[in-house]
Amino acid sequence: MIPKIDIKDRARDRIADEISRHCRQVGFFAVTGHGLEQGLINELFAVSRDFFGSEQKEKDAVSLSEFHRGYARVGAEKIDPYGPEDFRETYLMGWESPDEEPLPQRIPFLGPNNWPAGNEYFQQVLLSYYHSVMQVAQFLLECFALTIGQAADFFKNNFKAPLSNLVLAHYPVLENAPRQAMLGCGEHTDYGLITLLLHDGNPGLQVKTRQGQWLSADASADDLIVNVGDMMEFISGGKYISNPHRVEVMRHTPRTSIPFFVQPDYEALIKPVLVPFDEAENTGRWKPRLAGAYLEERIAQSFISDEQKLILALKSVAGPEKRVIKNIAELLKCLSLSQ
Ligand SMILES: O=C(O)CCC(=O)C(=O)O
Ligand SMILES: [Fe+2]
Repeated sequence: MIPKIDIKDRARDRIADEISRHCRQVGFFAVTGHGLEQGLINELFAVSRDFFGSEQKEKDAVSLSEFHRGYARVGAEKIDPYGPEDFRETYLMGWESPDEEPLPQRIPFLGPNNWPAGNEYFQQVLLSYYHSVMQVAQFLLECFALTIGQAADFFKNNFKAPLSNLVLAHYPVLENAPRQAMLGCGEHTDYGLITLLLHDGNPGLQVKTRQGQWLSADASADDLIVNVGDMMEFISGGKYISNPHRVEVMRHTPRTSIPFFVQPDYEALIKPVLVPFDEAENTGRWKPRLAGAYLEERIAQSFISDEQKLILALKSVAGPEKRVIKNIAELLKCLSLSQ
């Protein structure tokens, strides 16, 4: 079980104390009293069920767009680039610029959502939840800001055209899967600041501790599961942990979860505000980076082909064999392009 934090009608600094205490050990906690309307949550699960229950060709009609929005089939993603394909299907949407305010320049990931045709209600429910959960996220970010010695509005300016995503994730049943080989979602850390996850109450989410043990992250379906992502770990100088986590493959009952990945503007500069423990690491590991560029790198890794992975691995080898390896890499590239 993960720790629980009640946020209903409580002062930010009290909540901040609890976050600070828990997230040093395990960067996962359950939030009660989040104030999200139960009716809206029920509708969100209902439209997800309908969407994933629709014909494969209807879902494929909204396959991931150039803006990385839309549907990904079972097996399309390997969230752990070196693990098996994830046994889940997903639908992803994000922030849209209001019509009257076009984006000044082309920014990766920002563009129109990829909505299923003729389903206004699906859009309405997802947009309405996106805006509600964003409010809860902003409140939690205010608490997090206090815990790292910053003003409550520390993160606020970096949410003008945010890369935050809402994902519907459906884990179908796979009765006879070889136990080790398959996962609903492979081992990974989340890329952003924090993640706020709704789930239907079916267990499966597991969290890896600093000591390398796997804990079950079960929480009541009424609670939001919140976890620290890589950007928050980085900003906190490693004070908070972005735990690796994974989801088991479903053997009896399908599972639906709805994560909201809180990710700032493309141009947000991610840099540690707390001095990392090991000063020596200040040079490499703690070098500031742009949020958007970091996301591009991580997302590309989860969707690259085996050939591309091999090319990257070969290219990373140094030494006298490098020339031969370079030729092999080029050859592999040609082969993968000609397929
Ligand atoms: O489905 C879940 O419970 C977690 C999914 C997850 O970790 C992710 O999509 O990043
Ligand atoms: Fe995750």
